[in-house]
Amino acid sequence: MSLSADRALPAVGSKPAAPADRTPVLELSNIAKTFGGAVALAGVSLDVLPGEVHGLLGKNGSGKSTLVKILAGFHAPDPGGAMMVNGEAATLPLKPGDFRRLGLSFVHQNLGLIPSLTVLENLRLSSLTASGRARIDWAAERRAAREALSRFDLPLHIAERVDRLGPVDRALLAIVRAFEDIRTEIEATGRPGLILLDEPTPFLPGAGVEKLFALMRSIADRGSSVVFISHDIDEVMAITDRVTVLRDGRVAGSLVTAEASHEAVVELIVGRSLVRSAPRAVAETKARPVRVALEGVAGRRLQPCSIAVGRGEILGLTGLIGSGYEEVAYLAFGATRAKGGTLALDGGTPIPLSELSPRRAIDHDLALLPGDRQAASGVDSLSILDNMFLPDVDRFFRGGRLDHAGMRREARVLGESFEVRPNDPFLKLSALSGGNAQKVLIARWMNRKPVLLLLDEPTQGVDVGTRQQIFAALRAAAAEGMSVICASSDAEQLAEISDRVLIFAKGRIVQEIAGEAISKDHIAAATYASLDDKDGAGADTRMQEQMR
Ligand SMILES: Nc1ncnc2c1ncn2[C@@H]1O[C@H](COP(=O)(O)OP(=O)(O)OP(=O)(O)O)[C@@H](O)[C@H]1O
Repeated sequence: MSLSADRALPAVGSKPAAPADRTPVLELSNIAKTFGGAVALAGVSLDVLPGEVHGLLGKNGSGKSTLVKILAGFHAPDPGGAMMVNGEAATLPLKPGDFRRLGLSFVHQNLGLIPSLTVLENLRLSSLTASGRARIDWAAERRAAREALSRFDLPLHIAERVDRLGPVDRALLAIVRAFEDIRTEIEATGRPGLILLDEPTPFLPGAGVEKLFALMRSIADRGSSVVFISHDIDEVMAITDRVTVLRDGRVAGSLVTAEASHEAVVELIVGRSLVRSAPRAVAETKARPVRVALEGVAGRRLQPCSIAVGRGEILGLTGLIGSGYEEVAYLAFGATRAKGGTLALDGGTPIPLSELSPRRAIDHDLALLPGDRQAASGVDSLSILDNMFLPDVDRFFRGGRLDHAGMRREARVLGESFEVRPNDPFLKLSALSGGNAQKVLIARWMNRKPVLLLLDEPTQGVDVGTRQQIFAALRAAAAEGMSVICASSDAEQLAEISDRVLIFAKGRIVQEIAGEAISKDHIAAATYASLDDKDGAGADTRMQEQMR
């Protein structure tokens, strides 16, 4: 597992100065935060201009979330820092009443919507709770909610329950609500507001991201500002006016996006340049003996289909959300009950998937890394060590006693080889940044050297440098014979690691791309081509349905 460290970065730096006539919406000076001796932020200074979409980038653990949590009043910073909002000094930590007054609003990764409530209730919740009125004028509330949606041309029905909305509409709703929460203040004072979006885009399909960007641009066009945190460099290059990159709790540099190249931004994030690996040749992928055979596997949306994976092959699965590809890993592991189908390993007796459980799958040397890291994958309240060895703690029993020293040693070695930072086996998983927690969970499964590793969005929330480490580790394990099925909506990721990619539409496999024919553009084009009608009609409508 190695990154190409071709050259050290030149000192990049100084933040582009704000034009003298434009008071920044947000100005941070020397913001620092230490957790029990560990430095998360070492004095960060940055500014955000009115009407600007400002990207905040950085490796896993570089301090982005800590900075957002300080701005959101969740953490108190260390003494010595200062914050100005529209030229006015603000005292940190901010208190609940301060956010609206200052025109600050947040959309966190989980979006903060209440699924069991309607669009109307979610939109108006904070204004209703803030007003303290005894009676609610629902006609006025409905009017206000419709206005809020039509302000940004959002065709949502106000009576729809949020748990019935698709991921794109939920993200759009969360952003409109964030703007709505500060709109009255913006209009009353004439001062711009600021919305901070902490990675709202993972899992959203391409067309959904475009809608989100249109909404962000529309907020900026009204004079307010957006801070956008993302690991997707292409997205950041497409939507932001400037970017600030954090590295090791410091500002590594700020750039005007239009003047910066993709490579320059990557170098600023990682601190060195990255070399991408080339896809393997078709001949290499064709020669593999079949190791894993899924026959007639069927799920909720997935129609009966058969998938064979070669020894040492990395097979990518993709399509639009809802096309069925996202079910395969869970069906093959027995985590979701299959409607039919069998799994055979190394030409052995086929196992009916309807009888497979995760426990049996683990006994057969299968491993699954679910996409929902927080809910389904790791246990936040347990230590790194516990999370690493949860599935196979048995092997550390010696004469009826648990070999704690052996566990500790192995956890350290494993953490080192996956570059978990900080590499302290006794830290709780919750104390790690999102990307570092993901490394722990990938390390856990790869350490078992499974026959088949099933991955769902393995690098979601993982920085550009760590992605390369994970890809390299997967390739090295595949070279030793491990087979991999990787489901992802990220065409770039699939292009980098896959020997073959299967494209799904409406529950079926509609295309296979292999070897040198694999590219990000080819995968993306095939995904969207799958929507085309033979008669050319209805594609747009269905795309909209699938996107929601
Ligand atoms: N509550 C906490 N206790 C101890 N350390 C923490 C805590 N929160 C964050 N840290 C540490 O502070 C550093 C910065 O973490 P932070 O979550 O801000 O990074 P990040 O840039 O948001 O990363 P990611 O992209 O992975 O989400 C990390 O080393 C992390 O382990």
